Amino acid sequence: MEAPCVRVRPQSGEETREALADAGVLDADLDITVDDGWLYLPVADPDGVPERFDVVTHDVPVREGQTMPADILGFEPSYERLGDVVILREDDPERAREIADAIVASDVKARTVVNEASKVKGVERTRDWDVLARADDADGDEGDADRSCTETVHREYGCAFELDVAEVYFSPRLATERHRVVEQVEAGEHAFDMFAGVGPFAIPMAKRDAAVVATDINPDAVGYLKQNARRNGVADRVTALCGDVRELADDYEGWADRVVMNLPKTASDFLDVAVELAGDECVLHLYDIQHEDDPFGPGETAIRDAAEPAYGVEIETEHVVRSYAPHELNVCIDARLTRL
Ligand SMILES: C[S@@+](CC[C@H](N)C(=O)[O-])C[C@H]1O[C@@H](n2cnc3c(N)ncnc32)[C@H](O)[C@@H]1O
Repeated sequence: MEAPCVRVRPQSGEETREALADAGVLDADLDITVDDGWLYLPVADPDGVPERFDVVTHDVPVREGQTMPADILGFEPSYERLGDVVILREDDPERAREIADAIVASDVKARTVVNEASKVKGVERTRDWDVLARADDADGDEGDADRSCTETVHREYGCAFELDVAEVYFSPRLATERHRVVEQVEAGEHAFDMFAGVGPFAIPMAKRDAAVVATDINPDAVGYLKQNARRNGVADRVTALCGDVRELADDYEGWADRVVMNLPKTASDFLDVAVELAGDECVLHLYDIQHEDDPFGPGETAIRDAAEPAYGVEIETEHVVRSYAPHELNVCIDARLTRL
């Protein structure tokens, strides 16, 4: 099952296990696992993990003796974890209810179980959820009574993101893609995240010592973004602004070495803004949804139309992030603009 884990090289395994045991944060219900040259040590309390360790979400086996939802249901249900909120994507409400009950009755640690009740919608890209189970009801924990049952803290590549799944967009499935972009960031560069959400690009970019400006039109997302910048110790390097990026960008004309444009389907409409932000040399990361027959052509043409002839355009990478719908792909184009 997916769980927060400390990720280290095997040679530091024993020393790390002892440090985590001393801190009282190891998850005794899950087994330590090795994958692709890394050791994953599951932790029950990610907030208590000493700062020097990287906390990531990873698939780890359950220790024998634990009851899992599949043991109760007789089939393996599909679910995702966002912090301690468990997400189902079931069309059939009865099946969703059955799975939620099994999750609550199992040894999976879940505060809330929700089922998708709409597609992402509106300019803020949020969705409706049916809340099927909440631990606060069962344990009468008054400390949590004021907190929305859909609010949680999710961990990704050593950063912690507080968010409310009902108020903001966040997809844990994009973790690897975000990490791919973040790894390109160099200390001291100026990075502008146009559609920042709660900060899953902006905050790790700031952790690599970039100066980051992050904008979002959703006030709840910007509230969490500011909080997450503080939580991850990068508030001094993240300027979080709420509003339409088209109106906020004027103050940053010619400022950016890198622009992240993660608003699939409509990001291309903002390429003129990205070019306005670009300095003499600037990398754009343009996310797009296109038909599988020509996934990159329209985005590439749109970038050239917006940037040439003021800039030379070099396409550095084009790749499929994931499939989005039948015959439709979510893609990313990385393009380097050089002022001519
Ligand atoms: C697909 S989400 C991406 C969020 C974040 N980058 C992530 O990976 O989780 C797109 C975000 O763009 C924001 N947005 C939409 N239109 C905007 C605009 N014109 N200016 C600024 N933000 C906008 C939405 O509120 C939403 O949070």
